[in-house]
Amino acid sequence: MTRPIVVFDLDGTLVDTAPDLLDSLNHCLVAGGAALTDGAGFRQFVGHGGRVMIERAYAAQKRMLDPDEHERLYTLFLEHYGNNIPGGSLPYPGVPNALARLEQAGYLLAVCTNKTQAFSERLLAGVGLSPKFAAICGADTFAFRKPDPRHLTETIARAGGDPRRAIMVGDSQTDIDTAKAAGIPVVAVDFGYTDRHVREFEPSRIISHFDALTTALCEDLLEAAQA
Ligand SMILES: O=C(O)COP(=O)(O)O
Ligand SMILES: [Mg+2]
Repeated sequence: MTRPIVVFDLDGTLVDTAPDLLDSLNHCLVAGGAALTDGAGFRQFVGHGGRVMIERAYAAQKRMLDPDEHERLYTLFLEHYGNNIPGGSLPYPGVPNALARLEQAGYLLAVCTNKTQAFSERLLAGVGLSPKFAAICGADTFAFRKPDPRHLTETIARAGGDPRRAIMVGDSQTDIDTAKAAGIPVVAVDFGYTDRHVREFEPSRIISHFDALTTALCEDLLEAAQA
């Protein structure tokens, strides 16, 4: 039988990247003559990749952003962020143990993120986690990205998994909507980047620490999904 799989979101789920993303966002806001964003603002802008983050920061300031300027700022964002990876970003507490525990129990592991694939690979390599993953798929890996459920199902396919024996773990409405649209159970972490509490998006389970991502929890979710 195909091995079961757990697919993780990256920013705000596996790795705490907020300070680095915020630095890079502010770098391009300054370059565009806009006001700086703080941590609270950032939570409302993240989740759909860098381009959308810039667009939302501008919209929040009621500033116009024409397409050429948007592209210029996005390029600056990518340069700044890319030059700093992994910066001060670190895995959340319990992540290495949780990955090791699931791997030992026979689970395939993968990442499905709206960060670009190259940055995701570099970040995960930089924090020493990349060998754990059978697939790392970013916003630009396919012609679609979260919340399109195919981003998740194609990640599962690339990792050699089966969507009927899969679980998603994420921190945002985007992740929860994606998993639900794919018919896949979703565990939400409550420490990531969302301006509304994850319970409002009705995930299958909520955890506050990776120690709670046990094989028993995963088995329960897989069984319930089969029923
Ligand atoms: O970079 C983003 O906006 C979101 O990235 P994530 O999908 O890993 O949370
Ligand atoms: Mg996230």
